This record gives sequence, structure tokens and C-alpha cells, in this order.
Amino acid sequence: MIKVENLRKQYKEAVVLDVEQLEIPKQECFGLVGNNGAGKTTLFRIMLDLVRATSGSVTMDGEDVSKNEDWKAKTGAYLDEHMLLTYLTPDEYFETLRKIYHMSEADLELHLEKFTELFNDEIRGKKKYIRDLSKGNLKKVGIAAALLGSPEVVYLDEPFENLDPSSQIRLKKLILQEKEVSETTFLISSHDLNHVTEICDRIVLLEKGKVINDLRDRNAMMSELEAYFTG
Ligand SMILES: Nc1ncnc2c1ncn2[C@@H]1O[C@H](COP(=O)(O)OP(=O)(O)OP(=O)(O)O)[C@@H](O)[C@H]1O
Repeated sequence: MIKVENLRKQYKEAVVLDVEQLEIPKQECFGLVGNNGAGKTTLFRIMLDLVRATSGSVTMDGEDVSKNEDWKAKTGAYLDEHMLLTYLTPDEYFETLRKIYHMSEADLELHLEKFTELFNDEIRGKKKYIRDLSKGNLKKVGIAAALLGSPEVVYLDEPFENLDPSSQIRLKKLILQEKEVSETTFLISSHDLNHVTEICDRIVLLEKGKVINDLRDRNAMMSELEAYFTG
């Protein structure tokens, strides 16, 4: 269970995040939406202890993520390309992560097989460095890396952005499968309302750093979001 309490982030005078309370139970697929600058990435970055909050706390299984390291072993994340080692090829990168996670070659292979469709023969067995990949292919490498080592919780920032339509559909299938088979908790921020409503059990709407809606009724999500965004 992840808990966010009285979380505020301020840059000089500007309060960019002000979330009173959020509880994300295990195995939930939590969607985060909001217009540009609403605070989605800031919230994820604080939850991953990449940015320090001005006040408030984020806990995972009762431990404050800014004061304890245990949550890191059960968390995977892909927010942007800064999280990758771009001087490596994807194969070299996965091999490096395999060693870090103490996985066998067979287990890495099993993991990467799940991505065969999504990779579309563009990622593995190529001599291209990650830095030279297209934006969509870069994202695929990041997502595959985030899911490596069977994390209990996975954060994905804009996972559908830059993916072609077939890849978007394949990624949705993959996330739903992981959710079902591995019981992974997903936290996904997205501007794609169709995708996020299709895969998430719940969607939180951020506006100027505040939670202005917490949608749990799957049948009503899309119409509520459409009403807000066309508003
Ligand atoms: N280092 C920083 N210094 C000052 N302001 C910042 C900093 N980082 C983020 N902000 C501000 O915080 C606010 C929230 O930004 P954030 O990137 O979290 O929004 P977002 O919802 O992810 O937006 P987008 O949909 O455009 O990705 C924005 O106004 C942004 O300019």
C-alpha cells in the first residue's frame, strides 16, 4: 500500500503540488491525468524520491520513501530517458540490469520474450546505441527495464506517448497481462484518456497540483474526463 499525506511541493512562491491524501492499494492500476503543468511528473518524482517534497510524506508499506531504501527493491519506474544508460545498446543495457538484479540469463530471456511483439524486431540484436533509438523505441526499452525483476509497483510516466498505434495496443495488452498474472501495482500518468480509462481501475485528476477528482466508477470515468477536458 502506498500512502501520500499532506504532500506539498513549492518552487519559490509557486505551489506546484498540494495533495492532502491518496491511498493506493496493492494491485491497483492507478491512473493520473491532468493538463500540462498539473503536477503529475512532480508527484511521481516525489513518490520515487527523485525530488524532495517541501512538506508531507509518501510511504510504501509504512516506510517513508525519503528515509528508507527497502521500497526500491520492489519498485520499477520509467519516467524519462534520463533513467537509461544511453551509451549502451539495448542488449548491453538489459544484460547490465540482469547482473544488478542477480537474474539468470534464462530469466532475462523469459522476461524479454514478453516484449517480443512490442519490440517489433527493432530493439534486440541490433548494434544501435540507446541514444540513437527513436523516441518510441527508447520508451519501449525503458518500460521493459522498469518491469525487470518482477517489481511489485511500477511507475510509468506517459507510457503511450511516441508509440505507434500498434505498439500502444500491444503495451496495453502487456500491462493488463502483468496486472493479472504478476499482480503488479501500476501508477500510470497519461494524456491519453482512451488508454488510461481502458486499463486503470481508478483515475485521479490533478489540476494546478490539487486532486480535483478521484474516479473509481469505470463506466463513468470516460464521460467525466471528457466533460472536464472539453469544459
Ligand atoms: N525544477 C523546477 N523548478 C521550478 N518549477 C518547476 C520545476 N519542476 C517542475 N516545475 C513546475 O511544476 C509544475 C508541475 O510540473 P509537472 O512537470 O509536474 O507537470 P505535469 O502535469 O507532469 O505536466 P506535463 O503534462 O506537461 O508533463 C509546472 O508548473 C512546472 O513548471
